Amino acid sequence: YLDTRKPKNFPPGPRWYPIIGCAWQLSKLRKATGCLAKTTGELAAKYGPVVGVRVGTDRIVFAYGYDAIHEFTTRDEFNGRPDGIFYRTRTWGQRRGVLLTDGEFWVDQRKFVLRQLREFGFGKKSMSDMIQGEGSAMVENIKKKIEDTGGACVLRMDDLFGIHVLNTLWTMVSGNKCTSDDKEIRSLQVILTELLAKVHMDGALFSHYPILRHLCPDYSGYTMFHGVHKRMWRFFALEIQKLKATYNPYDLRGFIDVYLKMLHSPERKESFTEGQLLAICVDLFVAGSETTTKTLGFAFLYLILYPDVQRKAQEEIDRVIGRNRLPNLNDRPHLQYVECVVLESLRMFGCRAFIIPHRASKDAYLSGYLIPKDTIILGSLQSTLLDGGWANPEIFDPERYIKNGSIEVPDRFIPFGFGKHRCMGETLARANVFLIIACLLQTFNFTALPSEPPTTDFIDGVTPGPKPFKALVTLR
Ligand code: HEM
Repeated sequence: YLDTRKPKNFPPGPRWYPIIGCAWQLSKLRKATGCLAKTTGELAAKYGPVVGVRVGTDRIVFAYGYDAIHEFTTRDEFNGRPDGIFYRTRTWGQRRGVLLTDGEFWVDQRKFVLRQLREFGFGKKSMSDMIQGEGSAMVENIKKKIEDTGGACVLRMDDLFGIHVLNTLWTMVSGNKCTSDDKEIRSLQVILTELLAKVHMDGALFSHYPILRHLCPDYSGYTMFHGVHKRMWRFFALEIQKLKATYNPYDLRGFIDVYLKMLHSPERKESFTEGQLLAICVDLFVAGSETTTKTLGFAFLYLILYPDVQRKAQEEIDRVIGRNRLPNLNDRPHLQYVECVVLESLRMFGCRAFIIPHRASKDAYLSGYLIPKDTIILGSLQSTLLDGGWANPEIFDPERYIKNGSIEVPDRFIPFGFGKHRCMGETLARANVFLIIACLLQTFNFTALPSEPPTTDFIDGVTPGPKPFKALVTLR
């Protein structure tokens, strides 16, 4: 704690004070800028694309810009994931799951999960049908509300997508839908949203100062973090038990069944355990539901703020599909403009977010600076999705991707990261965002309420989201 000496050739950054490190300067900047993404932008403007800080016990390096992010996400010596109280509290004190593990354990588990998710839907017709089913359920629900209220209804848009996104994820994982009256999963979603707004990609107070979880568990964030995770373990453990009770090796319903089969297989590696299965379920829930839901939240926020974009997307849907059938994933290549709305929505979510923390697994050099073993590395996506060469980056402009009649995505468009830790749910996420936007725009107009115009201000956190906002929804 008292060692304030920077390692020689560590990246430049604010001064390190005893015990707190740079916490004071970072918190001041955060207050001034309002979020962690802009804070890293300010630091990069002052110190360069690789900035080194210390907060309590953690040495953290912020990578800003395509070159630095490309370098750390593609080199094996930076492909570790952080370890410590914060990360282990997620999985009952051990290192489990696929989101925040590394080494051979992670390689085996990642390979298995990706293969099986592909088997249970990714890129298949079943995935299109499943998401279309959710889109259709949303359309019917909203139509009913409009009917009940006599021609128009007001909806909380940031709240609209959660259960439907979760259903698509959970159907692949378990073979079952969460029913809309399943109170526990709904309340888990609510507390997860709260938690992800309270912690940040650089951790929480108790991760920088682990002793605080004993001294002031509430204030340091430990009680809430641990409590939410305990509820998630309980929920998913119960679901796994239910599936175990009806398990049939000749009729595998989803990812959990396949994993259970592997647990009985003679080829089972030591890292495959029931605890690990539980941790994977928690990881997929945490990584998959909030990210997609909030991307959809930003999509509709900007579609309301840019009515011309909304109208153009609707005209394309009318031209290509008409109004007599719902869109499906085969329509994607023909709905070029809607696909670009998806890209812009991913950019608007991503530019406020970070790549999941990496860790140097040994001493190594990044952009010429020494990154000692166990330093945490954070990549700010603001640096590639907002800064770094976009024309009018604050404007929601789907047409920026259309060049000579086809879609061209620049290299710096990396909302799913890249390298070996690249997002495992990209296919599902893109499909969800595309089909839900297409289904809703086919049937409804979304406009701002003059009394409560939405703003592009957002709630910062691990997965940034739009502030609560409403829309007036009418039938087209
Ligand atoms: C719009 C939605 C999504 C966005 C923007 C997104 C973005 C990302 C990013 C930036 C990473 C970090 C890559 C790195 O650390 O280098 C990541 C990792 C990950 N994502 Fe996603 N994600 C989304 C949806 C999903 C979904 C639906 C799932 C689950 C099916 C998922 C599962 C994961 C997992 C398990 C990892 C960790 C991969 C690893 O470390 O090997 N994500 N995602």
